[in-house]
Order: sequence, then C-alpha cells, then structure tokens
Amino acid sequence: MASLFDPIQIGDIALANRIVMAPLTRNRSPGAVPNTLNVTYYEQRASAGLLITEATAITHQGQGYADVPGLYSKEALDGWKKVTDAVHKAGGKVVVQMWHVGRISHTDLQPNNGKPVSSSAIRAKSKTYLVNEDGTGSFAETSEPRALELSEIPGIIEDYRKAARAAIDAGFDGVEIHAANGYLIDQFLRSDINQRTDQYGGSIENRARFLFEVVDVITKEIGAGRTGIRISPVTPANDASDPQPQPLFTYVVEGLAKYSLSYIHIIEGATGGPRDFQQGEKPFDYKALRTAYEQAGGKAAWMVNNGYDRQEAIDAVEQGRADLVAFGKPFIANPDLVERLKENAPLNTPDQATFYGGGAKGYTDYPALEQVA
Ligand SMILES: C=C(C(=O)O)c1ccccc1
Repeated sequence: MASLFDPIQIGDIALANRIVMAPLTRNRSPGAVPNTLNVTYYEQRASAGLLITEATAITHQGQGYADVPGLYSKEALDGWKKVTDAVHKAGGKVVVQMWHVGRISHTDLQPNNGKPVSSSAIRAKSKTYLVNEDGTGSFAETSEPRALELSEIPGIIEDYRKAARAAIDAGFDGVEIHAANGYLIDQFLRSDINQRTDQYGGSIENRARFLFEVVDVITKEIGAGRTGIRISPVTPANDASDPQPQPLFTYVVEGLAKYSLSYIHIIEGATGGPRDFQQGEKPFDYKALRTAYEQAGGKAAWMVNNGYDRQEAIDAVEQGRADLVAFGKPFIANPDLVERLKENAPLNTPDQATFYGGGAKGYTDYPALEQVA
C-alpha cells in the first residue's frame, strides 16, 4: 500500500514523495521575466516531490494577466534557468505549466492591443489582473475575443512546440500542459464556448482535436515521459461550461492513454471551490474517468487536486484513488509543507490579501518550522 510520503517515478521524472505544489499564479514577474525573488520562492519549496510552476505564457498572445512569467523571451528563459538550477541544487524537481489564456485576457496585454483569441468570438464573463500606471494592481473585465482563423492554428501548435523545447533547455524536468480552467485548450473542449463549424468544432472528437495536436507536438519534441497535463472536467472557472462533461473527458483521457505521459492532473469540482461541484445532469464520476483511462491502456500517474487536507491526501494515496496530491494554498504559506505534513505539524495560514502582486510580503516571508522559535 503506497503512502503520500513514498517516492514515485512519474514517466522520466523520479520524485522523492507524492506531495506536489500546484501551479499558483502570483503576478510577481514584471515584464514576464522570472526574477531573484521568484528563485527564492521556488527554492524554499523544493522539498515538494514535484513543483509545478505558476502558469507561464507560451507567447505574448498567450499572456492574460499582468506580471505573469513567459517562456518566449531570452530574458525569461535565462530567469527560469536560475529557478531550475536553484531547485535542483536544493534536491527538488520542477516542471513548468505551459499556458495560453485564449480569451481570458485584455487588449492592454495583447500584441498591438489587439483582441484576445479563442475558439469562438464569445466574451467570457470573467476578469483578469492588470497593473496600473501607478504600479497598483486591479482586476478588469476580460476583453471580447476574436475567433481564431483555421490558418492560425498551426502557428499556435508550433508555439507550444517551441516553448516545450525552450523549457527543457532552461533546465525544467518536464512540462505540464494547461488544458484546464477555461483557458484556450478548454475553450475548444467546452461546447458552451466552442461554436465553431469547422473540424475544430461540433463533435467531441472535433472539440478535442486542438488538445491532441498540442499533446502530439509536445510529446514528439520533448518525450511523453516529461509531459503532464492538467484538466478540470467540471470547473466553472473563467465562464467554462459543458452540459455533458463525462463523455467529453472520457474521450479526452482515452485519447491521452495512447501517450506514455508522466502524469494526468485532475482538478476535482470547482477550482478553489467545492470538489463535489456539478455541471450537467449528474455528478461527475472521477473513478469512472480513471477506469476509462486505465482500460484504454493509460499508465501515467494520477494526480488529484482541490482543497485536499492532510488526512484526505493520505487516504487518497493509501486507498489507491490517487498516486499524487497537488496542494495550492497550503504551499503558499508553508514552504516546508512536506515536513509539516510528515510531522502533522500546524500549518501557517495563507494571507489572501497578498496572493496576487507585490513583493516578498506573503511570498517568501512565510516561516518554516525551524524558524518558528
Ligand atoms: C492560471 C490560473 C488558473 O489556472 O486558474 C490562475 C490565473 C489567475 C489567478 C488564479 C489562477
């Protein structure tokens, strides 16, 4: 019987334990360039079995929030190299979450202040984060997108390939494809967003086509054993919805089973909300999803996320419902979360007011156990 604290091999990546730092947007990389503060933040948390970086834009067009990092400029890649070096020196493993926001963006953040792109020209009822001229941050309504032309799609697939190669060259142990939370890939998957009438719209097969073209090009470029993917079958995040998530995501995982991926990362329920959140007529069956994946030949590690506490995480692994558990907010406030979970020690409380934007306060100043006199 496996334990949360056991090592595990996930594809090409060997982990010291099964506790994962979930991707956490923190808006502390001005100019989309990782900086020394970011290095300290990730280094402090390197005892995690696996660090998944904050969502990181594959291109300027894929950028949707102020001060999030990118994977597309030399300065950014040099900055990430400092992060991966520091994490490795501290004995950790780190993958970068590759992000194209699609319509969850604002004209202020887009190349030439153009419209964000999506599967269809439907504005999301959502907000994004901008930094004002005086340096203060604020949330703003997302802008109306334009539908991608068919001729533009191969270019975005190539952007994913280039970013995946750049990630490995910057020292990452692998990548996580961000296919969750109503961002671009999810904007193709969900039928309430994707109104296309070409080969990328309509049937489940067509709506999943973009996802599999991304998976294909990345696994061919860097290897499936260094590739993970995050999906969120029923999240309403960023105005995402689909009335029939079970057949949609069953098709997705059966297709993913064809690749020997490193892991499949599932956000259960509403992102940051209840794990039993429901879209469609009946509750989503996560056990059936994993069974479908495994019956289709899938062997990747199964990572679960969304509000798990210590006992729930221990039980999920010991009872075989998960191979790994990703923690978000607990890692914000506890750089030594692994130690604290092992010792069943008290946890620092995260300060919501400093989640997004700012500097060291609420970022690198949370104390580890040995610092608490
Ligand atoms: C990348 C994000 C996601 O996946 O939800 C995100 C973006 C902004 C704030 C919180 C989270």
